[in-house]
Parts: sequence; C-alpha cells; structure tokens
Amino acid sequence: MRLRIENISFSYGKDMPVISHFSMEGKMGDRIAIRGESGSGKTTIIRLLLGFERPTKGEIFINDKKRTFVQLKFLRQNSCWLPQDLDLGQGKLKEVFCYPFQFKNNPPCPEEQKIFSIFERLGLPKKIWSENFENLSTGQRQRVGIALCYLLDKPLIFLDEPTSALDEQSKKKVSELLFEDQEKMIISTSHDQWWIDRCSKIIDLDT
Ligand SMILES: Nc1ncnc2c1ncn2[C@@H]1O[C@H](COP(=O)(O)OP(=O)(O)OP(=O)(O)O)[C@@H](O)[C@H]1O
Repeated sequence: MRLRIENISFSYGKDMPVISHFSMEGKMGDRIAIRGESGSGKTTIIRLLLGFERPTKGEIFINDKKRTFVQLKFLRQNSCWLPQDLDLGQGKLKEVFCYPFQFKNNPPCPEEQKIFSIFERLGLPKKIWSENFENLSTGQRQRVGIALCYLLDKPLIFLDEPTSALDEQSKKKVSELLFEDQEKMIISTSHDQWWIDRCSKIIDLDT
C-alpha cells in the first residue's frame, strides 16, 4: 500500500487552519513519526488519512488513486488505529478484549494462550485478564492496545502517542513487537524522542 498527502490544508469550522500546505508519503516498511508541539495537528493528520475529516484543500492518494469511498474502505479494512486513550467499553478485560475482532474483515479473536503470549512479550501480567479494563493503569491500557494492533495483524498501523505512558523497558518491548514484521507501514504521532529515534522517517510539524 502507498499513501500520499499532497499539499493539504484543513481547519475545524471557520478557525485558522490547523494544517496548512502539508505533504507526506508512506509506503510499506516505513516507520513514520509525526512530531510537533501539542496542538500542532498530529492527530488531525491521522484523522484526515482515515477519512474522519476531509481536507479543505489538497488531495490524499491511496495507491496512487485519489481517495474516494472505495479507496477509503480499502484503507480502513487494512489498517488498525490505536488512539491515545483506548476505550474498549466497560467490563473485565476478558469480556472486552475480543470486541475489535468482531468487525467485518477482521480475523477471529485468537485463543487465550496466544493472547497471553503477547501479553508476556509486552510485560503485562496475566492477572489483568480478570480485571476491569478501565481500572488498568494508563501504561497497561496502552500495551493492551498494542497487543490488539499486533493480533489484528493489519498491514498499516496508526498509533497516536504509543509510548506516552511507558517506561523505557516497556517501550523496548513495544517496539520489538511492532517492528518484528518489517513489511508493515507504521504511522505514529509522538513527542517521545526515544520512539522517534527508532522510526525511519520523521515528519516535523514545527518546522
Ligand atoms: N474536533 C475538533 N474541533 C475543533 N478543534 C479541534 C478539534 N480537534 C482538534 N482541534 C484543534 O485542532 C488543533 C490540533 O489538534 P490535534 O489534536 O490534531 O493536535 P496534536 O498535535 O495531536 O496535539 P497533542 O500533542 O496535544 O495530542 C488544536 O488546536 C485543537 O484544539
């Protein structure tokens, strides 16, 4: 898959543009970090790519075709989006974890053993399976989201500040897991220099 944003601008309502004449490209194997100060529009770029917002100017291309409903459907079917604060609803982790697997075009929910092996790789204790998702720590919820992204096994992964609540040991585990398949395209937003240093392409919104 190839993505190209060409000279787009965007504003929420009649406000000043959040994004102005912005361009970027991504292909399989790219690990992209979009960095910039708080409010610079990092999340907005992901929302534009996923079609939750439409640019006021400029074009987005998916596989060199102008983004239409058909390409957007293809993009969404082949991607996974981990927002900053993942919400899986109320309930114990074991009751809510499989929710994203129920959507059309997603694989079936893996066996518990497989899920636990990924939890182990991410340093998540097995006991969280029986705890309420919303009671987990922010860093645990973040890693549960990473486990979901890994197990959904989509070629394109969008990550919004994936390491914001993690210590260095956990960050290392997360990057080892997510970068294992070097063919995937990862588009992340980040303030975290540790994460940015491990990405292959850096897009700076502040310059
Ligand atoms: N739904 C919305 N309606 C109006 N303004 C919005 C909306 N979402 C974001 N904004 C504004 O757009 C600007 C960019 O927001 P965005 O969330 O993309 O920034 P960001 O770089 O991801 O910030 P952070 O690092 O704090 O997460 C901000 O000024 C924000 O207040």
